[in-house]
Amino acid sequence: MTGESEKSWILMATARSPTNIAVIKYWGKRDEELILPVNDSISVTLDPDHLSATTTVAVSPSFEQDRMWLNGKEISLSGGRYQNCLREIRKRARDVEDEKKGIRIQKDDWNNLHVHIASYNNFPTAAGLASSAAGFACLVFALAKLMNVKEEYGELSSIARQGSGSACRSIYGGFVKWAMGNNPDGSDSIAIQLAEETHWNDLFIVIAVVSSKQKETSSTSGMRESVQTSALLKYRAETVVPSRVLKIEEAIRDHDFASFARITCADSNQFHAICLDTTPPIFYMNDTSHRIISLVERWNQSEGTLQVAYTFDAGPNAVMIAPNRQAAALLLQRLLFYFPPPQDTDLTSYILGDKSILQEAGLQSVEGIEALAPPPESKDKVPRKKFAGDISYFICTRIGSGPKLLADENQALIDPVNGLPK
Ligand SMILES: Nc1ncnc2c1ncn2[C@@H]1O[C@H](COP(=O)(O)OP(=O)(O)OP(=O)(O)O)[C@@H](O)[C@H]1O
Ligand SMILES: C[C@@](O)(CCOP(=O)(O)OP(=O)(O)O)CC(=O)O
Repeated sequence: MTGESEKSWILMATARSPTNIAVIKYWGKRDEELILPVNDSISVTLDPDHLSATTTVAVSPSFEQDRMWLNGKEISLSGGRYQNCLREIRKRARDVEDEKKGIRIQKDDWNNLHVHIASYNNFPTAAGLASSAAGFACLVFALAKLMNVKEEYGELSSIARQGSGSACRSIYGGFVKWAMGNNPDGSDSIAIQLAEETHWNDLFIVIAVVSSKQKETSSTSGMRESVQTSALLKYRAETVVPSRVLKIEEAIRDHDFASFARITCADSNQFHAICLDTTPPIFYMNDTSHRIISLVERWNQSEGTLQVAYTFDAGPNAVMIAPNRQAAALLLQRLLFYFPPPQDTDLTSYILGDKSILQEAGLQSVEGIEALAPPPESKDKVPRKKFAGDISYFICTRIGSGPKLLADENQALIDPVNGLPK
């Protein structure tokens, strides 16, 4: 190992990785340590501009131990998941040379060098929006770049998987399948890209953030309890998911929105049915989530064809997928009719992400929302009650690309001089 003045150099890499939302859910492990699932799952990667983790990893001979800061606060790296990812990446580290900085690190040096990691999520952490997915994918991707790891993306996905199962799918953009695999060592439990984000460009996504508080039952412990107690989980994994996976892959390939939406809604509902079938039962959705499902179902039924799909992870937030911007605009009109912004909230802090959809929905102001007519399908069926304040905010987004290296050093989260978070 060499550097200009032995102790002073710092080498860094910064990456940004998206989160993803499963349309066929992963719920249940067959191996807790290696994080091997009981069924295949399929997800769409979300636009990193709106939902992503940014992570800087730095190495220096002056660092005395591995350290990490998440959203500005130091967190412990002693947990098995962080340790597994660090160990697997270090094993694959190779020689690194930065001619400009005069730094040369040899393969074996990596075992004696420590890293500093700083990460920031541009959306709520541990609120059912898959922060762990973006976070571990980003950590593995950034470390792989720093340590000049040459492995295929499939192998990187299997390392990210050991941080958090759903993270393996965030290694790719677009439509992604996590093949459960059969090997006891997990070597074939990897993510595969089904199609790039450009394949089905029209899809538009609206996320209703119902609560950004931390949830009571983590995905990890929730799925452990389901594996131990739910007979429905076993039936779903063995009988339902294999045929659903084939059908939704076909729907994605053929841009068949009706089939895609039907399977997505059914799979989300079955996942939450498993949570109810768990002893003691787990409730991730709340009254607001149920109201959103009813709103979408009523609309879909009145039109006779599926207008939008909904899916809920381990939390109350709704992720709705529309076939195009026009349908998304009609969806927003409906959502904002029932869930207007609380008083004194301006529209720009209530609708985040791609706000341009508001124009298409004819909603440029809070007055515009107040003037909205009730959706035609609501007539006489439900009381026209409104639920201002039940949704914290909406995120309007699209399907997005996979992890990227940020070459601009100004985007680094670690100070290049003292090696600490900026
Ligand atoms: N940017 C990040 N980098 C590294 N680790 C992260 C990052 N963000 C979150 N994590 C890890 O993920 C944990 C949160 O995971 P958890 O599964 O509880 O919530 P979630 O991923 O937001 O929700 P869910 O997976 O149920 O949709 C954090 O406590 C932290 O350990
Ligand atoms: C409901 C889900 O979001 C569950 C995600 O679980 P995690 O990947 O967070 O669980 P661990 O592997 O224990 O870290 C469904 C999904 O993303 O497929």
